[in-house]
Amino acid sequence: MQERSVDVAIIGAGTAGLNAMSQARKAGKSFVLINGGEPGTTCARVGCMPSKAMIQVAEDYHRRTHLGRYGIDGHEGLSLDVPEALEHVQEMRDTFVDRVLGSSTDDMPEELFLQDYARFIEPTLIEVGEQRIRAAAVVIAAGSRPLVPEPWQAFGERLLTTDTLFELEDLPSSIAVIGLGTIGLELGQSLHRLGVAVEGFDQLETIAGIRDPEVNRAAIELMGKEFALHLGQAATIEEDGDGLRVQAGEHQARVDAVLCSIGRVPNLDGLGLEQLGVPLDARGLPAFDRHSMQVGELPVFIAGDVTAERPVLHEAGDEGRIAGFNAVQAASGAEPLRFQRRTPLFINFSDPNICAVGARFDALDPETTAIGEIKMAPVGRALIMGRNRGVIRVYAAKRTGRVLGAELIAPRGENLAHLLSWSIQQGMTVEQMLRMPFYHPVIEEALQGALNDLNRKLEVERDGPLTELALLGDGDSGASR
Ligand SMILES: Cc1cc2nc3c(=O)[nH]c(=O)nc-3n(C[C@H](O)[C@H](O)[C@H](O)COP(=O)(O)OP(=O)(O)OC[C@H]3O[C@@H](n4cnc5c(N)ncnc54)[C@H](O)[C@@H]3O)c2cc1C
Ligand SMILES: NC(=O)c1ccc[n+]([C@@H]2O[C@H](COP(=O)([O-])OP(=O)(O)OC[C@H]3O[C@@H](n4cnc5c(N)ncnc54)[C@H](O)[C@@H]3O)[C@@H](O)[C@H]2O)c1
Repeated sequence: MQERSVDVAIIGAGTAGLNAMSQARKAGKSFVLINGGEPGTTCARVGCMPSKAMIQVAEDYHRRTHLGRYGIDGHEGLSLDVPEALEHVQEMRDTFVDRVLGSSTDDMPEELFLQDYARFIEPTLIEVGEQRIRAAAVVIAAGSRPLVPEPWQAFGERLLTTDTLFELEDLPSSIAVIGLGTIGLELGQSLHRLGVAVEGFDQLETIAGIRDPEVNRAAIELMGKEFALHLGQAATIEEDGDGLRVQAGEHQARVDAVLCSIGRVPNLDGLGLEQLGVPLDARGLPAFDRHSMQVGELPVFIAGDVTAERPVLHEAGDEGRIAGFNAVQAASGAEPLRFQRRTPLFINFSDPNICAVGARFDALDPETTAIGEIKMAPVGRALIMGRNRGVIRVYAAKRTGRVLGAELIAPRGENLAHLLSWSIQQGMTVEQMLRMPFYHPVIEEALQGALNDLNRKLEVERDGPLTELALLGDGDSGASR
């Protein structure tokens, strides 16, 4: 068997792996990129981008249901050509995949880009097809895939996942969405808005991974107005003629197809991680340092969805950069460096958006935490937009006023969540946030309302007579303010 040596071997050409590769390339190290499965990244091929393209079409079409209120005639006559809409989603996806490939692997020589599955023989020896790669350092960035219980695989094409949904030329008339986490909620709502009869199922009493009970209540109420949600019972599937019968507790539904969105499994099997010689947890994952991405003391680094820690794109990118940088360090005989991580930020692109930022509700100490809240109903701009639904909840340390986290369901929540995460990462207090400019009338005034409510509940020493405005200091001309 042929064996060759490189400085860095990267397993997986997704977002994490490509970012790791950039680090090796920048440092002038020799490397190989190894990718089993389709290249083009999960995000562009079957993840973020096609799902957001589908959500956009669904949201635009759904908007017709509001138009009558403004006296816009003819909205009842609007119709959707589903095959054409799906073709558009596929075209968008192809554009994003081409962009990724064009800027990464398209022009890579065959000896640098190996298109096959990799397997560890030793911590620094990898087998790929008929060859072995001896690497001074290795990055594992093998991603994840949809979880489908084995018995459900027998349902064939009627059992859809995000790997197959965006390939369809037409949509089924009815569908059961099993699993109402991020994927199930985003796509369940979109499919409903595209005209499919949708029933949603989750074994939990929460949806979209929400932890704050008030936000969960609002989300269930809002989403439940669009399609039926059956919560609190695991769903099972049986054959029913040409269709499928889904059962959860007492409820049964006969549907043409099922979207299985019950989570994703890290691609750990087949990697031969037992050859690393370090303990593996129940999932088969070795312990690693989330600031250096190093596995134990080995010259092996791990990044992206394969860790299942923060399975979102910008974190996969960061982890790939850290792992790649430290693989270069290890290959140069230097110690790995530890990097700060960003404030956690999760956005579910359902309408309204559901977002979580910073510390989660279930990790808060009720004794020392204050919670500010605003319901979207009276918020001026939201009312004008016809989207005054939802609730924002912001958490802060009672005695210091430092903002800790937030959870919300709100229109343009994606933007509010960014403001919050940037402020939390800056270590800002409620008062400091309230001293930032808020224009009128904007959705950000809802956040201002939640912060005002929170401010009233704090036990902090007040810095000046006006919450919203700091006093001018000695020698401060105020010219820049
Ligand atoms: C439907 C959906 C929607 C999403 N929407 C969003 C969103 O809106 N925003 C967001 O931030 N995130 C979103 N995500 C999550 C985001 O797509 C992922 O966090 C990100 O793509 C993970 O990148 P990665 O590099 O870890 O994995 P991947 O891109 O999956 O790359 C891993 C690669 O490794 C390969 N591989 C596996 N095993 C081996 C092996 N043994 N040898 C060699 N190669 C191997 C795989 O084939 C794959 O090509 C979404 C995900 C899905 C599924
Ligand atoms: N907007 C985004 O950032 C975005 C969008 C899509 C996906 N993603 C990423 O993809 C990952 C995977 O998403 P996901 O939605 O597949 O997983 P998830 O873990 O978020 O949700 C899975 C849900 O399925 C439920 N479930 C499991 N088995 C069940 C059964 N038999 N019957 C009923 N319910 C069952 C679980 O209770 C859970 O609520 C997410 O963690 C997320 O990071 C992100």
